[in-house]
Amino acid sequence: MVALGAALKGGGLSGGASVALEAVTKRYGTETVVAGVSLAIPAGEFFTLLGPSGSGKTTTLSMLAGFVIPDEGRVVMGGQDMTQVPPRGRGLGMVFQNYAIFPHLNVAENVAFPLTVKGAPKAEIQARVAEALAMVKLTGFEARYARQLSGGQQQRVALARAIVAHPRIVLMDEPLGALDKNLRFHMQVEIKEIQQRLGMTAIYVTHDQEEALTMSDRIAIMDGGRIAQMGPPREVYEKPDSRFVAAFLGEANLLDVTRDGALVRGPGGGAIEAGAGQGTTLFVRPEKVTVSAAAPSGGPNQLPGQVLHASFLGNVVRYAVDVGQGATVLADAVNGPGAVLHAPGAPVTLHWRAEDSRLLAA
Ligand SMILES: Nc1ncnc2c1ncn2[C@@H]1O[C@H](COP(=O)(O)OP(=O)(O)OP(=O)(O)O)[C@@H](O)[C@H]1O
Repeated sequence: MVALGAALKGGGLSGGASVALEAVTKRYGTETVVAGVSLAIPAGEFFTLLGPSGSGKTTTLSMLAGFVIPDEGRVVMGGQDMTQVPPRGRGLGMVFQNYAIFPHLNVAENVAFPLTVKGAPKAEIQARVAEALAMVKLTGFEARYARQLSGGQQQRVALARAIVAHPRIVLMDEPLGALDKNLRFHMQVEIKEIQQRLGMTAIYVTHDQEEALTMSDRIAIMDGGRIAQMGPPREVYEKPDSRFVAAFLGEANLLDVTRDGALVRGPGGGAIEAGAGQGTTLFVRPEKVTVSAAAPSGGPNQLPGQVLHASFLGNVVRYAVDVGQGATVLADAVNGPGAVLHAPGAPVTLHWRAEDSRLLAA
């Protein structure tokens, strides 16, 4: 029996490596599916590519993996040009949906696979497999086969296989796609914990905005093969630069406003003071809008309206308020102590702070 410390010597907890894409483009026929994408991910960051179906997330990740070679641009890892290096030479951990665990190998053999193909010593393989299975909480499942595991357990085996060799970079494409909500949440926490413990750089693909917001240090929102916006979760959620990003990340009120010199006016003609930006679309999140039964006091950012619907969501009541001129504003009120319910038809006044809103151009 070799001590774990000795067996892991050399690999150890290796930390992450930086990753960069430099003006990377990929075309299929006449279609450009990734259009001049550049990004720089520091070592140890949890970075997420988020976007609708067909926006180019998987193609971007595949170029990082080496499954797809870009037509233009460079892929750089740990400062080295990897653009032409085949997947195996990149030393990455990967969890791809179509890269399922092998049915003819048991759990231990599946997890051992990346080390076996490298010809690692048996003692090291045993120690590392035990360690990886402990991390995904599957100790005791070594002899089982895929058919004897739940979907969540299979995905944890795939995760253990991705981290067993302590890669500096791990790529994950919708790794929790097949799971139900509870298990998904549990696995999100687990993946993040393992990533932090090993210090790996993680690049994660999802189309689930909540998942991206909870797990990531930074998010790149993709649209039509380009990065629409990139930044920490809170920044992209609260300070979207475009209608697309505002609407893609959760609920957003996007109101047409008019500009009259320095003065901006909302649907009812009321004065608007927006936090930042230029343009004629006012952005404000429903949870930043308060609903009151009092009449407008004449200050800015107040819109009189009439409740259309009040949807009881348990912890929150979501109001849809008709503010005239065909415009509806959503407002989320926390169902806290003494919360008052405004019934459909009730006249209300909506209000928000200037710093919680933005003017968007497109
Ligand atoms: N091998 C291929 N040949 C031709 N077109 C492709 C190929 N792979 C991807 N595409 C096209 O490239 C575009 C981007 O696909 P990609 O899989 O990168 O998107 P995605 O954002 O990951 O979408 P999803 O969330 O649905 O997986 C799509 O229009 C897709 O049809």
